[in-house]
This record gives sequence, C-alpha cells and structure tokens, in this order.
Amino acid sequence: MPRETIAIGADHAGYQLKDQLIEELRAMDVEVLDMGTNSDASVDYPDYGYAVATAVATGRAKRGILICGSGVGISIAANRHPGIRAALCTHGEVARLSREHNDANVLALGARITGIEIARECVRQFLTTEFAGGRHQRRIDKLSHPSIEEAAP
Ligand SMILES: O=C(CO)[C@H](O)[C@H](O)[C@H](O)COP(=O)(O)O
Repeated sequence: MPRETIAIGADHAGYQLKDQLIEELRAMDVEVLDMGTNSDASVDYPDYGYAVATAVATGRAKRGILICGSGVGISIAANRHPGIRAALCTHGEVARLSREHNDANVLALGARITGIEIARECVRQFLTTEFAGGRHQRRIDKLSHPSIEEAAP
C-alpha cells in the first residue's frame, strides 16, 4: 500500500513547530510534503494556507497540517478553499472529533498557544481517526452548499 502523503506548512511563527511535527510524521511512516516556510523571517500566513489547501484539494496530499502563531489566520485562509475543512485544534480530543464528526482534512495549530506534546497528540488523533459518516455526512454536505433557506430551522 502506498504511504499516505501529508502536506504541512507554516508561517514564521509556526515553522519551528512544523519541523518538530515533521519528525513525528516521519516516525509514523508518513510521506511529508513540506511547503515551508523554513526560517523565522516574517512571511504572510495566507501564502502557506493556500499552498497546503491546494495540495489537499487537488489530491496531491491526503490531508494537511497548518501552523501559525494562533492558528486562526492560517485556518481562515485554508477554509476559503472549496472542499477544505480546516479545524483549529487546541486539544487531542478536539482533533479526534474534527475527524470523526467533521471529516476535517486540514489540522490547524497555533504554535504560540499549543505546546509540542499537545500538538503531537493532535496530529496523532487527526491521522488515525476515521470519519463516522451517517448524520455527520448530511451536515458536511450542507457545508458545501450553503443556503439561507436550508439553514432556517
Ligand atoms: O494569523 C495569526 C493571528 O491570527 C497568526 O498568529 C500569525 O502567525 C501572526 O499574526 C503573526 O504575527 P507577527 O507579529 O507578524 O509575528
């Protein structure tokens, strides 16, 4: 079976955590697509959010991981892409639920908020939890076709 490919990207605030998580991913026998950045020189998080979102949306990577200072900016950037469901996670249980209930295909982390051990646990949960389907699929379908009429109770 071919190894899973995971695209990972970060801005200057997240690149150190990115490099630590790449070690973790390689230890899990995951193929890593490192989309930068690779230094603490100031860059703009949308560039990395878009790059990873594109890799996932086009099927080049099965899922993605994105990191900025808080995780907020880079998750907003990724979520602007059709077909991307980026989940900003601060706890392993949130990462697990983002897969089980939301079929999240991008994990977003905040390097200035979340320490390495919790970040590692988020990655492990994100990569090992399957989507549960059922009632959750109906809700995800609505995310792809938002309509005010549908949203009304
Ligand atoms: O987008 C963010 C905040 O929602 C990220 O945390 C960025 O990494 C942050 O804004 C970068 O800030 P800096 O002062 O330019 O390092």
